[in-house]
Amino acid sequence: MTVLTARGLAKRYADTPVFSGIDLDLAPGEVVALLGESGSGKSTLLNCLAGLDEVDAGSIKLAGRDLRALDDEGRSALRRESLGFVFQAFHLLPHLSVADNVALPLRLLGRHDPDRVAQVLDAVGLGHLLARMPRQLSGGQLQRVAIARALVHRPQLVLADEPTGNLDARHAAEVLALLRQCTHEAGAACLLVTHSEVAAQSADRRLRLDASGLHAA
Ligand SMILES: Nc1ncnc2c1ncn2[C@@H]1O[C@H](COP(=O)(O)OP(=O)(O)OP(=O)(O)O)[C@@H](O)[C@H]1O
Repeated sequence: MTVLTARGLAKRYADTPVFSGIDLDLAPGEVVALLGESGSGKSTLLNCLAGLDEVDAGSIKLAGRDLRALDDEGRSALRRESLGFVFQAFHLLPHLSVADNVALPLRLLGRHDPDRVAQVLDAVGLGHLLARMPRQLSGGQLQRVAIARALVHRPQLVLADEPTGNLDARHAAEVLALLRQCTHEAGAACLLVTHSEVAAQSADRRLRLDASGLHAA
């Protein structure tokens, strides 16, 4: 039983191969660090696993569904239900408060649960900033809002692209502990792109992406 199973993934941009022959299994409750040099294709792989970008070959099974067999609407529905994504650039909506940004994944699923929104914001240490607007937050606080938003709907898979990149050591450790706790508790899987050795060591296992593929690190 896996949350995500990928086989033989290959991706190229025009004449530039990014990766090929990628196999990946993510089990419920595990945090896996994805390492690799800048430009090795980590963000591209995350986007492909999320169905935000298309692979050229291979298969991706997410939460029991064949991602590549779905149309755009089916992929969006699967993403809304099963996926939490922490983007490098946060992607918070500037005209919505912190609480409304975090509530967004629930709203898209037709759910209204302010208690859950307050709970995840408390968990990332921002329970006192619910009414703030994104422009009134520091980079580290924005990152924690983005993480709360990725976790609020209890997704089966959390994809996190450098989630501690803007945080000081203390907040980074808190965020990693939170990702680990939520992942383990919810039986979700978390794939964590990171350049940080500390973040990598906090994961249950480590994988490295390079020109020859994906390997245990
Ligand atoms: N939309 C695109 N069109 C063409 N090439 C792209 C596109 N997006 C990424 N690339 C190229 O694909 C390769 C992989 O990029 P990607 O951003 O996935 O790497 P990364 O490992 O996440 O890097 P970093 O650690 O610096 O974030 C790079 O050579 C990049 O220039």
